[in-house]
Amino acid sequence: MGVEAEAKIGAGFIQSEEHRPTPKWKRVDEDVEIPTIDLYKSSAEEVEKACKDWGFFQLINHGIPHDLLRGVESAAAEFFALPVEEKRKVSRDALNPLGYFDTELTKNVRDWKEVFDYAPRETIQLPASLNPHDRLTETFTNRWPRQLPHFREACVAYAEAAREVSLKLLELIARSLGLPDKRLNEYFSDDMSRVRLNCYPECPAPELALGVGRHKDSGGLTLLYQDQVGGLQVRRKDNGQWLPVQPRPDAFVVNVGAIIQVWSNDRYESVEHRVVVNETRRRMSIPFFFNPSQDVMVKPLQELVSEENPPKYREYNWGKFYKQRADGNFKNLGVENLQIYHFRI
Ligand SMILES: O=C(O)CCC(=O)C(=O)O
Ligand SMILES: [Fe+2]
Repeated sequence: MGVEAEAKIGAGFIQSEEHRPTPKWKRVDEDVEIPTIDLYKSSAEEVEKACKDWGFFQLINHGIPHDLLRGVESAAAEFFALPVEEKRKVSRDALNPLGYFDTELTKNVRDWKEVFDYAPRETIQLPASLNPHDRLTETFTNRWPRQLPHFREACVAYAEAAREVSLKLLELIARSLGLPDKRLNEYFSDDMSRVRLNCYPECPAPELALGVGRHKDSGGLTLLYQDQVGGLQVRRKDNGQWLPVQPRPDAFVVNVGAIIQVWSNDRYESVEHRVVVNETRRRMSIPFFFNPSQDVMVKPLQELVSEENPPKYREYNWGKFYKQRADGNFKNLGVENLQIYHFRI
């Protein structure tokens, strides 16, 4: 890589050639879109098809008021507009994973973004260690910027609403797998969900960097609210191409996380996605990561395995998995992050 590009954005952000958003990945399929699901009108069959074919869909008619969504969006915009020294007062650190952060790594390359993470209900519990026999947990508390009086309220309202929608959606997904509606709810009784405010600043070299490098979400479900700028790209299951997701006002982009992949024994897959950035407009997105309770042992559901379709994964503990991932995103450990395929039988 030339000295010039490095000078523009810094070496740590530069993607290896094969992962750059080069014209090789340019959109050719103008009329293809990820499917749309109506939370109250779509059938279990439509949900099944969307999850199987894409792992991604736009969720409409979710019932969250427009003003609530606008509220969290403007709160996020105010936060990211603060001077960096103010934002750093609520920085996440090696001990507490909640708060502001602008040095995240995906596959050990820096993402062109700033984030603010918070827990929907003020605290999050994580295992104290990675030792499988250690049952001790640690509790982490949100950090809120003092100078924005409405920020916290807007964030909490968004989290509550997104959580309600996620629970409803979980029922639809259970039904689409042929399970009783409430079959999966028990795993979320003390859910360790998390919300992330993402800000992708304008980038002077958008052909070399990514807002978020290619990855799969490791939790249960992700519900993402985004502004109208665009940048999210989804890996198509049919031809491996990157498909840009067209922003739709007030819709959520939903994707199936790795836990649903394991529960369903690969009937549904957690699909790869990434975020491209641009030179002229900063983008914001607000994913709600709907994650089970930290003590949940994840394995293919008994009802979905059989002699002909034996379990494809060994059981793992969700809290420990999450903790190990969080440690890897924080510092460059020089190795690949923990992934569900490490538990493949
Ligand atoms: O900003 C986006 O559109 C996607 C963000 C994302 O994939 C993530 O934070 O896991
Ligand atoms: Fe993601």
